[in-house]
Amino acid sequence: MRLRVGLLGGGSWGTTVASVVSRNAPITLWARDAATVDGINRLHENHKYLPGIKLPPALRATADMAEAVAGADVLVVGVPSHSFRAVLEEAKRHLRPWVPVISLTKGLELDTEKRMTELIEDILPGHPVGVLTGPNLAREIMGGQAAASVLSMEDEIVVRALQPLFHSGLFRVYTNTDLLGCELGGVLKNIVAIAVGMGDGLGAGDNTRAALMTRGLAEITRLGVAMGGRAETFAGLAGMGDLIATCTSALSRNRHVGVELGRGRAIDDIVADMHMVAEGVKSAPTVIALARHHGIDMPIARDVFDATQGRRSAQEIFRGLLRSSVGDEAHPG
Ligand SMILES: NC(=O)C1=CN([C@@H]2O[C@H](COP(=O)(O)OP(=O)(O)OC[C@H]3O[C@@H](n4cnc5c(N)ncnc54)[C@H](O)[C@@H]3O)[C@@H](O)[C@H]2O)C=CC1
Ligand SMILES: O=C(CO)COP(=O)(O)O
Repeated sequence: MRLRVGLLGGGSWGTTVASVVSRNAPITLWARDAATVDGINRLHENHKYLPGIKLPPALRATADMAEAVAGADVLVVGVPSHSFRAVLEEAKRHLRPWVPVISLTKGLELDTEKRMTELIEDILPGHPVGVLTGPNLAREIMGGQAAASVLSMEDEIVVRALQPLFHSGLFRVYTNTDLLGCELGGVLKNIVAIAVGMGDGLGAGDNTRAALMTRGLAEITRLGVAMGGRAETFAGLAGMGDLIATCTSALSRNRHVGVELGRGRAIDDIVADMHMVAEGVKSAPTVIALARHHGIDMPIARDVFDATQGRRSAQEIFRGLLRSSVGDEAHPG
């Protein structure tokens, strides 16, 4: 029996994952914007989020959530973190029992500090939960360039059963049962990408970028392990892999925010000029709160928090970095 997939979210990543899945299974993509739905169905293009890219003709979109959800054997959710709860609450009215729910979203809920799979568990108890995450810039994947990703669920049998829905020759999907680690890797690398962008915007060198990425990964791993993730996950695709892609790609929205901060622009202006989401801006306060609860020192995240709150300029932060004390690489503090 072929599994039917419903995917919620017609942005760049939701549309990309729907295109990938459409090669393997019947899929219905829900987008709230009627013009986006019409463009996908009639012209096979998502003009707003992936302009100039042809989508597979098999990909069907709808503006009616019931149509995407009621017949789904697997539900995939790719709306930004600030909309995730509301969209799930609506999906709940149509979803059949026990359908697995996979998150594509690399953010945290601001008020509750929860991961997206924790929201799924709250709102849809009993449904198996998972994430698809890794170094996956949407435009490159739509351009047919090879990429690897991770499908993570705690149940090894379920994750293996769902892997073929997402895997293809050019989109290589590994499995991992460290759900918390994989999910946090995707959230936390956004913060480091903002820091790296700030350095790039200020004209810092390649050595500086390498130092920030390496120390950033150390921070990510410290918090992730304290929260219950496995250290090796943060050295894999969902950790280091995604960190490298996001910190070095001109396509990254989080890095873009950092670059503009480095050039001296105000955070509100940068965000107002973007029509896409940069999750790291929203998650920075939550990451700082999580670090505090777990007693983890995260100096890079603190700097990004200050910059994204408009408390200190990128220039002040970089001057401060050079003055801060350094200790044992493996045992900070
Ligand atoms: N674009 C990329 O390359 C990748 C993005 N991601 C993650 O995927 C998530 C979504 O990102 P993108 O698709 O890139 O964002 P985007 O900014 O391209 O699109 C966001 C989409 O969500 C929709 N949306 C927002 N609020 C909504 C609501 N209340 N109801 C219905 N739809 C709503 C918007 O209309 C838009 O279609 C983010 O958490 C991001 O970190 C993950 C991997 C790659
Ligand atoms: O998560 C991503 C790549 O894996 C996309 O990064 P941005 O959200 O910074 O564009």
